[in-house]
Amino acid sequence: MPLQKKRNQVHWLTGQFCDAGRESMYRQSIQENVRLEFSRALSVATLVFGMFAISDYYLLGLTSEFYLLLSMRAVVVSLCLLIALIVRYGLGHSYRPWLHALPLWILATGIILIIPLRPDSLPTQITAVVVATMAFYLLIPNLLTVVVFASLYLNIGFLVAAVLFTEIALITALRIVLLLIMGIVVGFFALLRLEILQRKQYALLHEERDYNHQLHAEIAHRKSLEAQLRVVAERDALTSLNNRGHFMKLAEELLQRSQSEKMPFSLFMIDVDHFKRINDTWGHSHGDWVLIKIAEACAASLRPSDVIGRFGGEEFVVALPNTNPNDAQIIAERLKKKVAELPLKEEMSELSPSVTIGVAATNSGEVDLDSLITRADQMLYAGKRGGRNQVVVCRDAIKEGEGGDAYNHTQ
Ligand SMILES: Nc1nc2c(ncn2[C@@H]2O[C@H](COP(=O)(O)OP(=O)(O)OP(=O)(O)O)[C@@H](O)[C@H]2O)c(=O)[nH]1
Repeated sequence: MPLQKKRNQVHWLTGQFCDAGRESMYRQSIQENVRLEFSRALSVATLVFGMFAISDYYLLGLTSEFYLLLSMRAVVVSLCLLIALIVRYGLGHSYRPWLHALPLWILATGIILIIPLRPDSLPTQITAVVVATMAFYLLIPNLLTVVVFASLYLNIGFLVAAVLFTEIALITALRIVLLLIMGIVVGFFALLRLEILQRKQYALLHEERDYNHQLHAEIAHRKSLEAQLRVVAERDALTSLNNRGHFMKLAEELLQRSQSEKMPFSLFMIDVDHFKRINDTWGHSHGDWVLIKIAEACAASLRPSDVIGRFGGEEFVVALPNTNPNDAQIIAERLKKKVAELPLKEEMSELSPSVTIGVAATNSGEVDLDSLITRADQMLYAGKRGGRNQVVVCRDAIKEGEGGDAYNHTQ
């Protein structure tokens, strides 16, 4: 049997979960209701018991038997109402079965005591015992064991009192026994069925809740997988910058927006100078570290609206929307300076890292991204040929912005 099913199994005779942990969880979940319903049912039953003092008065008048009965009823009513109040307001969060059992035993004792005090009321008392038994079972919820013992005490005690204090024939006694058994059996099975049904409903609710939890966990897991996949698909594994494919997608969108808004747009191609030497001198892991640091420095000196990506090897690319060639040149200079000032590892103290940056820009003309990249690349290689560690801005862009030479070199 699967574990879940075993945990939700209900005992056919007690109406409780076979699993003690499950039963205790269930009891905790209904505790507040049980307290409320129990104290209500007890208060009503007690008041009904007290009201029978009126019938005592009509039958006995103001006799000593009446006063005795009245005192007994008063004691039973006061005790039961007090316990009803304690159950309702004074139990804290703990469940005490004896406190629920006590008033039932007090009420039962009160009913039993009527027989020696008013033996002539036997026929009425038989009905009262059957009604009280049914009320115990039907009005006191979720306390089957407590009710079983209290009802047995009431019925057996009543029978003993009837035999001792009234002169009933054997056959009458037998009829009374059958009637009492009927009351107990009907009440017991009604409450048993109710308890089993309530627990099955509780188990179903929990199964559904567990299933929902699993579903939520599954959704969260899938979402995190999706996010991981997106990172793998969009990010460069070494530098965490956008990879080439994702950069192209983002830059294309930015370029189109700039063109539709008639705003300038600039693009950098950045290449680390003599990077092969770094690898050859300090090894590839140090080379990787330098690449990461350069990527971080570049990303940190850009605006949030700019997009940077790793184009390949030791080459980076930046798209700068709403940026004219003059501003692009200033930004590129700043970036180059940042790289030159990079704090390095102790063993790399002789290294002075530098980058060459090729800049291409368009003011609002219909230029596609590939040709902008080609132009920026040409500027980059012009810079490399010109001695590296410099910014080279495409002449056309300068012309659009402010006019100038074929290339605008800065070192
Ligand atoms: N450590 C490391 N090295 C890389 C990575 N990608 C490319 N490289 C190396 O970068 C070097 C690039 O060398 P070159 O293309 O000759 O360029 P360079 O040495 O930087 O010289 P210039 O660009 O002309 O200044 C090659 O040795 C590549 O192996 C990487 O992810 N990590």
